[in-house]
Amino acid sequence: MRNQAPQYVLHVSRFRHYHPGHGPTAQWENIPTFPVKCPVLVPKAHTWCVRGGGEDTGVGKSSIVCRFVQDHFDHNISPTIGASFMTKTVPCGNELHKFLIWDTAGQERFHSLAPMYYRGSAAAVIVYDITKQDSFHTLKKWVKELKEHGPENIVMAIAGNKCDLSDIREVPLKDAKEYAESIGAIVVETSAKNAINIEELFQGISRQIPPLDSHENGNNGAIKLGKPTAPASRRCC
Ligand SMILES: Nc1nc2c(ncn2[C@@H]2O[C@H](COP(=O)(O)OP(=O)(O)OP(=O)(O)O)[C@@H](O)[C@H]2O)c(=O)[nH]1
Repeated sequence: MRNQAPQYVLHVSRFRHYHPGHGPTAQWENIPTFPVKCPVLVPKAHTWCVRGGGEDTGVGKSSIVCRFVQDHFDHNISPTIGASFMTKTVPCGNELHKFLIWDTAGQERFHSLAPMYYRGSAAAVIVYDITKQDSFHTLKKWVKELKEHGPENIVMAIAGNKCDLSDIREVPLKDAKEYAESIGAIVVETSAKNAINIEELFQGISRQIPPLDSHENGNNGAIKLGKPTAPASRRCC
């Protein structure tokens, strides 16, 4: 039986580290090397990879993360099992923003795990495939779930991925924009394959997430570690 079209969600937390008076390059070495709020790092030995059967194509969540974090695209990327975790720190004005990204599996059998990941998240990227109308319908179900069960002020961003295939598009950009406006979400069409609008997507999120409280950021650059918020399961990228 074919699984429901994968559709879901990259959960984004962010660590903000202030170094006023220094340029981004000078600040780079001061980046904390461990995550805050999601300090569950998966030992490599627990990583496992599964080759996709070719039937369940995916909307491109993992590909978006791989493009953002590693500037890499893999045509033969494997379906996500459970969730995978990656981080990336980017300069943003006078600050460094560290993204802690949970990439959750789109397959229906992993649906029940999703709350563990979005509960502690500052933002969610909900991905659909512009060539698959079904994936846009499924996206709306995820928005509903996030509104009902997600954090109160979670920033939502909608990514219409595979815009390099716009000649076979099924979802007009206008529909996505109207829907995003109705729920107050960011919307952008992306191509992980051709590196279109991936940086812009995460920059947009970064601008919308409110500053952390000073006590969350620690004093004098000290870092407060949070409790683990999600189980550890990961696949190769
Ligand atoms: N043409 C095109 N193909 C893409 C793009 N992004 C991803 N793909 C392809 O779409 C397929 C699925 O990509 P994934 O990144 O694994 O999708 P996913 O949503 O993470 O899938 P699950 O892990 O099963 O939830 C792969 O064959 C990718 O190569 C894109 O921007 N353009």
